[in-house]
Amino acid sequence: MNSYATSATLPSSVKIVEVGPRDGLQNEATTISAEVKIELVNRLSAAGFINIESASFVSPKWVPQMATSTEVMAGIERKAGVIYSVLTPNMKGFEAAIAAGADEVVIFGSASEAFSQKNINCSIAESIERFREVAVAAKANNKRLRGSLSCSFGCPYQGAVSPEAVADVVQRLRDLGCDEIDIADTIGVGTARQVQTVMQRVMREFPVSGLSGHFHDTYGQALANIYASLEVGISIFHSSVAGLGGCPYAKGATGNVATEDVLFLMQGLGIHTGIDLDKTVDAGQFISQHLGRKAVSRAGNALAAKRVG
Ligand SMILES: CC(C)(COP(=O)([O-])OP(=O)([O-])OC[C@H]1O[C@@H](n2cnc3c(N)ncnc32)[C@H](O)[C@@H]1OP(=O)([O-])[O-])[C@@H](O)C(=O)NCCC(=O)NCCSC(=O)C[C@@](C)(O)CC(=O)[O-]
Repeated sequence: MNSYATSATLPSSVKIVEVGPRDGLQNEATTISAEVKIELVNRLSAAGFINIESASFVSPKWVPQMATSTEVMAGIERKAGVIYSVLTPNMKGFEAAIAAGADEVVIFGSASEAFSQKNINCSIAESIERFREVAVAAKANNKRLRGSLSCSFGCPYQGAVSPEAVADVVQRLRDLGCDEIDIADTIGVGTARQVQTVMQRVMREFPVSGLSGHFHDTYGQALANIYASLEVGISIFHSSVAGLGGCPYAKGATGNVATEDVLFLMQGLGIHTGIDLDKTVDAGQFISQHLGRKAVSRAGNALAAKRVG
């Protein structure tokens, strides 16, 4: 029997985690000033996002664009109720995150051994040991802890990744005490039925309410994958304003799904996000102007064009 859910009840509301200032900008070749990053984060909080991935405390030699993370975190206007998240691969990153006043730290692992080596220079098992210290410190400092799991639907170096491999690392992240776990399609190769299979497998290891879908749009499947995830009960999604993004260690992968497109989808489905689409379009146009190119958001560009008349 076909297990694809065609008439599922969709969640009535979702949380959209805006990852543009971090995942979106980390791969940009042109250096973006801290001031521009700060204004982007402030525009996003003004648009109603309650969780913004704002910076990354990684080695500046590995990801130069994130070298201004301390300045960015110091410069943003903190809006009450907003969770400002940052990436922390190890204790050095964690200490910088605490000093910068991050609300949530993100440990980021991989379901693929090959990608783990390329991205964070260690095996999956070694990464879990590094994260253990960060997890303990996060709890001791009353910080939220999120786990991000790259290559959950395919790897640029080893190809296929099995749902069991994803579930295995989800269990390990759960055991570290993660509050949320992102199931990430780093290179955007997942398709709807596969997404449902993986999500349904990992739900056996972690509460569905804490699982998120982090989809890149390389093959144009991200919105379909979000819909497929909604059908199996996922209610947290990551996206980047203007479709910014790409991973420095996943060549050819394009940006995250565009936030404006996700909001347009949710609006059409009658699913509450609490986010102002017009202000998000403005934020997308703002950062695209600074990058000197058109936003990679169909809905964002259509809505911006409509205003011009
Ligand atoms: C993990 C490391 C640090 C290991 O890097 P390493 O070279 O193995 O580590 P090391 O401990 O030997 O340190 C080497 C140097 O880095 C410094 N260092 C060490 N740690 C830090 C730190 N936290 N902050 C600043 N500096 C640091 C350290 O002090 C030393 O400096 P040196 O003595 O040579 O001058 C490195 O591999 C790294 O930074 N990688 C960056 C990975 C990254 O940011 N990738 C992109 C984000 S993941 C992603 O985008 C996927 C995601 C999350 O969006 C989901 C998806 O879509 O898949």
